Amino acid sequence: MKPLFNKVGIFGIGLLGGSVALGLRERFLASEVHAYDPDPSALEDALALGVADKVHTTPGSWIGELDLGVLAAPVGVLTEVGRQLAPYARPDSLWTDVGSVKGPVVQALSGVLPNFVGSHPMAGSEKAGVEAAHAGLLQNAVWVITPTPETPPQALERLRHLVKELGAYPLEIPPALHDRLVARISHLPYLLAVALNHMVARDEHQELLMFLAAGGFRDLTRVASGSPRMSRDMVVSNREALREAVEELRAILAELEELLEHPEELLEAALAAKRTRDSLPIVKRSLLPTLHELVVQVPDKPGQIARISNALGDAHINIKQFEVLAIRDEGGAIRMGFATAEEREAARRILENIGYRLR
Ligand SMILES: NC(=O)c1ccc[n+]([C@@H]2O[C@H](COP(=O)([O-])OP(=O)(O)OC[C@H]3O[C@@H](n4cnc5c(N)ncnc54)[C@H](O)[C@@H]3O)[C@@H](O)[C@H]2O)c1
Ligand SMILES: O=C(O)C(=O)C[C@]1(C(=O)O)C=C[C@@H](O)C=C1
Repeated sequence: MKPLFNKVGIFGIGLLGGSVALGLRERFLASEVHAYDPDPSALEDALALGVADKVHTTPGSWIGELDLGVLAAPVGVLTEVGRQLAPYARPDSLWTDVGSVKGPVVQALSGVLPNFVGSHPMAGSEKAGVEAAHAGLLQNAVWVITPTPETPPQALERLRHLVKELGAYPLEIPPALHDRLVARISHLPYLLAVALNHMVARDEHQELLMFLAAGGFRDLTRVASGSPRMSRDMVVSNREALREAVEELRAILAELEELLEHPEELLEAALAAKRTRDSLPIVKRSLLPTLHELVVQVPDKPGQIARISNALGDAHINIKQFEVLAIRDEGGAIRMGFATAEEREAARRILENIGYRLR
């Protein structure tokens, strides 16, 4: 069968660019993937890892052969990169970007690159570079597409189709609204993660604090481990919307501070927050079908994962999701998801019979 695109170019072959490239390859959506990056080591890695077929450090006539171009460089250079490539691009080629901020990029590149439609996969990680890329990153992710009234309808349709073929869910939102929303759901959390780390680093008991950091601090600050350059560009490019979000948060923090003197009201606020947080479990966010979950307590001994999976495998029970929740000296916990409640109950009986405690 003919792939969706013949030659595809990825401009910036890092975490996101590499993941798009791998998705295109694993799903046979492109016959040839070209990678462009100013960093020769990223290109070497892309070739060695089988992420790209051909690599380039300079734009040139090869761009005219592309059916699809994906800009995946840090937001701060996306506009400049797009403008450099535009003179080479074929008029019937499709162009998009995966940048975390849409307003300025969409405004600068619409009508400059042919058939340009901005987009932003709501998936990522705290790792940077092509070596961390994997096609699964984009699977089941919500992938925002930000058309404007000027967007060519055919280009929009082609991008929607590509996103679905990559295993993600297209969601159309105007660029400015996208930026307002991600300021709250992604950029402010990043800034907070940075702030919390600074607070620890500036404390006279920094070393002691680091020892005390349990799940709470670690979960809340994970994104601070990501690429500082990528994230800096992201928050700076969306600074207007982000400033508004910071103001809102300041006001909320001040309200919560007041409530420290009113424990009953604080409990109400905590309950409301719990309801909000509990209504976004991973399964809903990724739009996967609901799974039936079981949490198994496991001792910290070798062979536990094999013992559990063998016992369930022998009974032909399929584990749809498997997550190690915590590892401590006294043991840990593993969360598993099953397709049906019947399978979960069967798994529960089997694991209880071989001595595990379950939740
Ligand atoms: N990391 C995430 O969680 C995430 C999620 C969604 C979208 N994004 C967006 O994806 C884009 C890439 O982020 P990433 O996480 O893959 O970063 P990354 O650091 O892993 O990769 C960026 C790549 O772009 C290259 N690059 C730098 N300047 C360039 C230029 N002028 N031309 C071409 N390439 C250039 C770098 O050498 C690097 O290989 C950003 O726009 C970011 O906002 C990131
Ligand atoms: O680290 C992750 O898990 C992410 O999904 C990263 C994350 C986010 O804040 O949610 C970061 C920036 C993006 O543009 C999109 C996603």
